[in-house]
Amino acid sequence: RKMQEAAEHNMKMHPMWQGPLAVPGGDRQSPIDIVVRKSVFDSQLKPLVTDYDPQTCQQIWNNGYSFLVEYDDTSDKSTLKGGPLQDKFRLCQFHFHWGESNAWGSEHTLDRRLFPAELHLVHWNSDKYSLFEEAVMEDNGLAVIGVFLKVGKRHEGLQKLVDALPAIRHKDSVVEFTRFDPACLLPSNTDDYWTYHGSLTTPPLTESVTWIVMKQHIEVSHDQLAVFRSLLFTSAEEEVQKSMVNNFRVQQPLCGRTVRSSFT
Ligand SMILES: CC#CCNS(=O)(=O)c1cc(S(N)(=O)=O)ccc1C(=O)O
Ligand SMILES: [Zn+2]
Repeated sequence: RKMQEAAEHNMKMHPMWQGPLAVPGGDRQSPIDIVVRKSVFDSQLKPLVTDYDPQTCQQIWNNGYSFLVEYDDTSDKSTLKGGPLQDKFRLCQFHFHWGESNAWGSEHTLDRRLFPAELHLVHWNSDKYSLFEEAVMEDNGLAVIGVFLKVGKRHEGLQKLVDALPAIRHKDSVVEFTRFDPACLLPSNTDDYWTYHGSLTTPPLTESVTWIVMKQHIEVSHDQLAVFRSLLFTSAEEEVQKSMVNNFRVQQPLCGRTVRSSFT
């Protein structure tokens, strides 16, 4: 009930979350609940091939919904291919979604199970398009890897990112952030995943995403997640400061889509 109230509160409070509950006529919206026993094994699905160059990491900023770590995507230096994908995709940013408590926060769910947070690595199809802005409008334009976070042992690789967050507490703050290898945030097993065709979970909610949701989660410590919650939705000038928490969209109807699995 508390999660529902938190999500409803967000609908009211933040323009972003007041965005359409579902895009009118949208029949492939995200996130969704992944009903594990209804996912269909597809032996044609290949292992993911990520090739990330930490030198392409540029900055970290608070965009008023989440914090984004942005990469130089002007050449094919940090790429994703394989898995369900026919083309090569360029990493442009990664970000997270989380709750005010460890009881909820993820966007996707597994058999309705909520996780405290979810990582999204956003890539665009550089074989077919020359800019992110073009790709984001096309149905094979984007590929987003989703990784569930659980609270447990401290994630050593994440700490460099956590240490940068106090500098971007307020909306629209940005700091230089370099030499961060996003591969350190992937689980050890990236061969097992679910994949389905969906959308961005934030405006413009365009139905251009091939979602690749990892079966294996990563662990972060309670204290690391608490620093996420110290961020603010609001800019420094605003008199009322609002904690950046519960920045997730509620699950959307499957509308007959099939979720495929790369594993049995
Ligand atoms: C035009 C346009 C756009 C959306 N940008 S994004 O794809 O990087 C993105 C994607 C997602 S998600 N949750 O769909 O991966 C969330 C947030 C963002 C963002 O810019 O803030
Ligand atoms: Zn996201």
